[in-house]
Amino acid sequence: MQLKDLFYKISLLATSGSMSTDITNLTMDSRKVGPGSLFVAVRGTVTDGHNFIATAVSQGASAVLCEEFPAETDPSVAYVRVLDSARTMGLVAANFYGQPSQKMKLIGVTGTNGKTSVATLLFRLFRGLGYRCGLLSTVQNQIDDQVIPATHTTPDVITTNQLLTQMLTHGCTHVFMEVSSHAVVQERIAGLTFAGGIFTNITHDHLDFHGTFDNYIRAKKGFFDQLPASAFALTNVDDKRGLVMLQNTAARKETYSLQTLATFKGKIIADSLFGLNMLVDDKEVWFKLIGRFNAYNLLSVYGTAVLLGEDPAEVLTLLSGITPPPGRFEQVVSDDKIVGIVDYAHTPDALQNVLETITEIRHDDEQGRQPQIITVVGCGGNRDAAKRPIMADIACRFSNRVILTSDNPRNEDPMEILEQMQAGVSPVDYKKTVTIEDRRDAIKRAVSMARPHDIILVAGKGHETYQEIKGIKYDFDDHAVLQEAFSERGNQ
Ligand SMILES: CC(=O)N[C@H]1[C@@H](OP(=O)(O)OP(=O)(O)OC[C@H]2O[C@@H](n3ccc(=O)[nH]c3=O)[C@H](O)[C@@H]2O)O[C@H](CO)[C@@H](O)[C@@H]1O[C@H](C)C(=O)N[C@@H](C)C(=O)N[C@H](CCC(=O)O)C(=O)O
Ligand SMILES: Nc1ncnc2c1ncn2[C@@H]1O[C@H](COP(=O)(O)OP(=O)(O)OP(=O)(O)O)[C@@H](O)[C@H]1O
Ligand SMILES: N[C@H](CCC[C@H](N)C(=O)O)C(=O)O
Ligand SMILES: [Mg+2]
Repeated sequence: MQLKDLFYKISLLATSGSMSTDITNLTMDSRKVGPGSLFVAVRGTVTDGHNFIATAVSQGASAVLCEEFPAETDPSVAYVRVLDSARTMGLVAANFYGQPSQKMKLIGVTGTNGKTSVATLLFRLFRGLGYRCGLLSTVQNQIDDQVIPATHTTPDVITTNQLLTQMLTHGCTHVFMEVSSHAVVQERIAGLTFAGGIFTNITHDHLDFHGTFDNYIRAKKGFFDQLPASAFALTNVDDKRGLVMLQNTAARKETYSLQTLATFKGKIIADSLFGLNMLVDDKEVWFKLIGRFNAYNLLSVYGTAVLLGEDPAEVLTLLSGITPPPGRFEQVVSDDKIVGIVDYAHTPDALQNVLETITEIRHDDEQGRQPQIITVVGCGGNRDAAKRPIMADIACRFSNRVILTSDNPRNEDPMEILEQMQAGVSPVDYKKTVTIEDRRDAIKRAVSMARPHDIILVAGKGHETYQEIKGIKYDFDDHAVLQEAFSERGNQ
């Protein structure tokens, strides 16, 4: 494709060299440049892509998109200067790939918690309704049954356009994607045309990246500000910021709620270890998912399907049979009836929700003994440190025993992270906590502490199959380790 066609309807500040140059691929990484490449120089959090323009040119780049021309330009290379190269890259990528997002129904899900759950439930529901579907999520990307590993919650905009093109070729009519706040700020959704946007909730997370809670809210809202008038914006009005999200959107405003008047209204009748019994728009339904937070997820999925023109009764029938996504409130039960729950709760709000749910659904055993709640939890390294003491405190407040352990220490010292968590434990709770750096040992200790009917929550890693320590990802799977510990217990 010629360079000028890539910039169709995009405003430019200046150009140098031929706009008829043929472009065969796009990249923002100088290490992936070759002849025919348009190299996009993006300012990052660690370095500035503009520092790599010369390297890209020496590797054969045919053109460069940047915010500042380099002091020396190569006459055989075309240069294009714009105000914001990250944003422009999104628009260029959409042109390069032929606007795949406009040829399908692309639905974005944003919020602190619930994005993977909602996107995955929508993907499964719409496949059940008979459509070919795509999924872009933290756990994995999917084109119907074909699984493509995911590196981010929201991929970079070039990868997204590539994946959407593959989905289109496969015949996908509906694609569900997570929209992280990082992605909005870094323009990873620029140029995508959404048919709908969903807001789940907003609570404490990622303040390391956004600086303040207001900036974090603004980042999430940025997604709705970008929606076209043809789209719908579906928000959770029970969240304090639910309506804020829709303040400046051009999209059609729709709401869901468990507490107040809304386009889609739900009510929990019963919540147990076996599932949720709810009224959805006055129809009674049983779901296999557990917990109040899943009542919200189900309601947003139901609302989205109805807004996309599906039959409400058929949607509810299919949703009632759907099982949880991997690592979201997944249960493993030992032979002697200890209940293990593996859950991806890695934020204070998620941890509290999951523990509240466990507290609500636990029942005294046959001898009238109240089961203990034993929580194993850690906090990620090179991530928001402010949540560490808060999460330890929440774990203590809702559990009988707490084991503080590691969760992807990355490049930080695991013991320092644990000390920051310990700082949140109030003196009355000291006695119920132990700190065990090694996650496998921590899970095994929890199992050795448990008695039949006790509930062990292993929080934070969910579907993850690794423990990342100093740049190396070691095999680690909470579900498998829990199962291993249960069978060792059975053999004793
Ligand atoms: C903090 C963050 O979001 N970083 C993302 C960002 O990287 P960066 O800003 O550090 O980039 P940089 O290293 O400064 O480089 C700037 C530019 O120079 C280029 N470069 C760099 C070196 C070189 O030799 N040549 C070269 O061209 C880079 O390709 C880049 O374009 O842009 C990269 C390219 O898109 C991302 O891969 C990277 O994600 C990192 C790996 C990451 O861990 N991101 C996490 C925090 C993240 O995005 N998480 C959210 C989910 C959060 C949630 O809701 O839970 C997600 O959507 O996944
Ligand atoms: N609607 C919800 N409200 C609050 N907590 C939720 C909700 N849905 C799920 N959770 C909790 O949050 C955890 C993470 O859920 P999920 O993976 O769906 O969120 P996410 O927004 O995709 O997270 P990430 O930012 O890592 O992509 C779950 O394991 C569960 O504990
Ligand atoms: N999307 C989140 C996932 C955190 C999962 C947790 N296990 C951790 O490693 O901190 C992040 O990258 O911040
Ligand atoms: Mg996710």
